Amino acid sequence: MEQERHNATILGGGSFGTAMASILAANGHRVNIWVRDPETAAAINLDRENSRYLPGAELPAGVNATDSLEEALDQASLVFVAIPSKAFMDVLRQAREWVPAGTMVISCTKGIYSEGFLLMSEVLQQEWPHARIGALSGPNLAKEIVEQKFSGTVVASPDEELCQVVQTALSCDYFRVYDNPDIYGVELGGALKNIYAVASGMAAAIGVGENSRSFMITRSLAEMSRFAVELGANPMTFLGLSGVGDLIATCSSSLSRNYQVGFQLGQGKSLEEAVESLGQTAEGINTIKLVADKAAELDVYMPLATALYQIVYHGQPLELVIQQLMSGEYKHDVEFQLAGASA
Ligand SMILES: NC(=O)C1=CN([C@@H]2O[C@H](COP(=O)(O)OP(=O)(O)OC[C@H]3O[C@@H](n4cnc5c(N)ncnc54)[C@H](O)[C@@H]3O)[C@@H](O)[C@H]2O)C=CC1
Ligand SMILES: O=C(CO)COP(=O)(O)O
Repeated sequence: MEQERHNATILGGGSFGTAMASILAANGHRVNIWVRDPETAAAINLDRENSRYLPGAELPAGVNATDSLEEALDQASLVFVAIPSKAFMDVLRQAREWVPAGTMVISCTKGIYSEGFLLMSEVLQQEWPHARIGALSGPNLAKEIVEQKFSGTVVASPDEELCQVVQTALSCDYFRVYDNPDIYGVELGGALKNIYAVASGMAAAIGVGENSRSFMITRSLAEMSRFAVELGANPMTFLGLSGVGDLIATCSSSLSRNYQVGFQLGQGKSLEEAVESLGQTAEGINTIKLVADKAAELDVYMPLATALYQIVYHGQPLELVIQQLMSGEYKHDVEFQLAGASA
């Protein structure tokens, strides 16, 4: 069966928007990528490359960059939003008039909106209630995607048809797309793992061992799931690509910007220095604060996120925090048991 050819729009011309544009165009779809400034749009069209965010990755012919939202969204049947969470709502408001009812819109953003602790699909619901909404998340470091290193991702939505459309549009011989109806759990996994990627980068900077890293990743998963259950997500979702999959990728890779910021903090740089020298989005920095506050409000035990908050925002010494974490009260290894399994 011949694949439907979409007019796909990507809002956001950073690393991830560019990576998505690259796959979609290579799959034969027409792709408009929206960026804020005309110079960047012109440079992408002329050089066939996004030299600031993904230098060296040649963009397929079907990608057109524009700074006009009207042009970007003209005839769009599939819209991907890859705007950092801080600017997400603002861009949706600017673009709203060019998004017809029933358009399929997929958030790729892994962050939390501070007012009301909203995930991006909830911001979409609020701003574009006339759209069909999904989210995409998984172990998807943009640089590896454009290098065509094989990977998988998850499209999440209770809208089964939307999931199928995205699976067909994005899948290729190096990228597999799985579905999950638990949109909230999938998005929460993507947002929360950024916190632990910062912690992992910090731990790497002070030279911890491989045992230590596995220990941290596993306990991170425990507290992510605990928090998610409290917010109504399915803990099983955290066993999938958007949970443990993305957690492993970002906590293990120096390609992760959250890991890079953590590494610099671990080397003794200030938060301002670390964020400035990165020059790209590290959602985890904001998410640490939002989640630490929410965990305190809901009384959810999240020792790692809380410890990181103390280090990053209150200048607590890393060594002291590790000492406190290692001498906390004894806990169970696995908290969730399957119904019917013996305890
Ligand atoms: N880079 C990656 O490997 C992945 C990133 N993501 C997520 O995608 C989202 C976007 O991240 P990246 O593309 O990596 O960021 P980036 O730092 O590479 O680029 C950010 C882009 O957003 C634009 N932008 C920033 N503020 C804006 C505003 N007010 N209005 C319009 N455009 C604005 C910038 O000009 C830039 O094009 C984040 O939530 C991130 O967690 C998800 C999967 C992988
Ligand atoms: O989410 C990502 C990979 O799945 C990208 O992580 P960073 O935002 O830390 O680079």
